[in-house]
Amino acid sequence: MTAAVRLHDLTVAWRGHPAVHHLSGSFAAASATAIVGPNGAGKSSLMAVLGGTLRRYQGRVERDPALRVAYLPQAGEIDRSFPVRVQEFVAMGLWQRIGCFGVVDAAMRRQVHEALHAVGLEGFEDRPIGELSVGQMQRVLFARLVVQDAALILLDEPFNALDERTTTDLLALLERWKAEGRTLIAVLHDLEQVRAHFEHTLLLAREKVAWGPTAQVLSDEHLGAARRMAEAWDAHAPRCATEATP
Ligand SMILES: Nc1ncnc2c1ncn2[C@@H]1O[C@H](COP(=O)(O)OP(=O)(O)OP(=O)(O)O)[C@@H](O)[C@H]1O
Repeated sequence: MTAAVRLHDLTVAWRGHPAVHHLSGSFAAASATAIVGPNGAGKSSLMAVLGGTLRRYQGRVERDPALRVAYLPQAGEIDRSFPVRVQEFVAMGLWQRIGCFGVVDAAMRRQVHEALHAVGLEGFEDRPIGELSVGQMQRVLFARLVVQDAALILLDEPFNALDERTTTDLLALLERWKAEGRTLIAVLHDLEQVRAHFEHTLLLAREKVAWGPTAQVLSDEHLGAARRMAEAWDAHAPRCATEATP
């Protein structure tokens, strides 16, 4: 297996308490991995490390520095209050090509238009993002991922609070990315979605419970172990030398 990202003894700690503890393993290239686990299991902390927004950790994250990465954090972390229209927001995914003069040429505008078409939002180009529904905004965020054209795509709870139609449409896009050979890593809570769309799963409960083929990882035994670890950890979590700062 070729690895897109390898973790070597990764520990992320907040106020001395580990959120991710001594995690080692590999995310296979050109494959889809789901990260699942109870609330507070460290899933978002791990994603922030993979996405490069959380840089204080112990251990090593190994990946090709040239690998283009796109990271979609949880919806709650995205500020929608600034006055920007949908097409400008999606064009931000092109920032590496736009450069410091901020020039969006005709080819880029076409790319933005095609991305909005791919997520079912044609005609929304001039709408301010602050006026969109939660589902429309998530489609816009996926359109921005489309134009980013990344080899590694990180999604933190991408289908949270979305209706079935929106989820189905965005899952179709995810399938397209898989067919294009991109590496996907997504935090999910819906185990049926995981079984249907992700061949690999990392089950996390601060520590790794299991990591491998989805059908093997999502056994009753492993899910029970993750629940028990989650119930036990707060009172007994050992202090850890590393402190995370975003
Ligand atoms: N910015 C922060 N400051 C302090 N502690 C944090 C911060 N972010 C996360 N934590 C702590 O780290 C632990 C793991 O949180 P994290 O958000 O990574 O878990 P999660 O598995 O994504 O949870 P959920 O499913 O609820 O989103 C929790 O105990 C949380 O309180």
